[in-house]
Amino acid sequence: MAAMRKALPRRLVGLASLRAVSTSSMGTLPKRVKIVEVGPRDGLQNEKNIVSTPVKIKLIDMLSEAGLSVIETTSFVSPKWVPQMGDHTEVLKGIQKFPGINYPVLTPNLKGFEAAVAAGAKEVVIFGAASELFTKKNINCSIEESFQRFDAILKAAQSANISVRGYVSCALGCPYEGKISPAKVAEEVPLAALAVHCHDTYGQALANTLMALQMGVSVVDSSVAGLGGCPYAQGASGNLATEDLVYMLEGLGIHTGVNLQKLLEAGNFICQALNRKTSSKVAQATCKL
Ligand SMILES: CC(C)(COP(=O)([O-])OP(=O)([O-])OC[C@H]1O[C@@H](n2cnc3c(N)ncnc32)[C@H](O)[C@@H]1OP(=O)([O-])[O-])[C@@H](O)C(=O)NCCC(=O)NCCSC(=O)C[C@@](C)(O)CC(=O)[O-]
Repeated sequence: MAAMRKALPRRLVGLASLRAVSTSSMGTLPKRVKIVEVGPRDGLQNEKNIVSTPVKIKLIDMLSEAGLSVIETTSFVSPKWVPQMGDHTEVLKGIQKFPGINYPVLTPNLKGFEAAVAAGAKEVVIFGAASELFTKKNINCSIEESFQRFDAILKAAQSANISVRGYVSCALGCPYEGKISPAKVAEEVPLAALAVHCHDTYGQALANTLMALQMGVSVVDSSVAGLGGCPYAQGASGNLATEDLVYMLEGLGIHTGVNLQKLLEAGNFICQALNRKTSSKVAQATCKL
């Protein structure tokens, strides 16, 4: 799965298949990687118990303190579909807005976009998929209908000077449809505009992320403590843990700007609040020391 920034093409069809990138670029790693922290949204949307608003706000503030430059904060989706994100306005208004940090929020339609902007959002996220079945289960429409919704958001965002990020879920495979043909995922977006977003269902998230970096991607989504999963993606487990990503990148000499110790503290805080074990191997290892 992957994402792209500043998604302004008329139709959301522009995700380059990682498989299609020339192998001649493999082995070259970027000097800097931008991490998009998705735990407060992708992580907490999937928790069985509703997490309290003050806990969400404290988590996001701790992540800001840790030096993450993009923190996906919440979703302006229907609370009937995802009750865990029902406090979106309170969360977005309640967090400390650190200078230089972006706090994007998910918006599935114009209603969500308008509510997000009214709550102070400066960046929104549209989320489509390369799979008809997943699109139907996740946002209750066809891919074609989703383009119409995104068009409306893109036009409104452009006139309000709001940045837009776009997801194309299931770009490399779908939990319902299985394989997705690369031809279905058109290649209209330059590599520099792409990000990679891996869940760790098969324990391959870090390996797949490293491969994407070798192919020229330099923006990576991850989730503190490996929280996550999509309520409408059967069997999807948590995202790649941000702690593990930072540890690997810094070990490779790639700058992230993230303070690992503070990040571990944020992961510890949310795991205690949720009464669950961290999925981050680095957090598990440092706990034993
Ligand atoms: C898109 C809809 C709303 C369509 O849902 P629908 O039921 O077809 O919508 P509707 O237009 O018929 O409206 C139904 C009700 O929802 C309300 N409504 C309508 N829109 C909104 C809104 N924005 N905010 C608040 N309320 C809204 C609307 O007002 C109405 O209220 P009622 O009249 O019944 O009281 C719904 O399917 C939805 O909210 N889906 C979101 C699902 C979701 O959040 N999934 C998780 C995020 S995606 C993900 O995790 C994958 C990702 C991004 O991480 C990448 C990856 O890993 O692949």
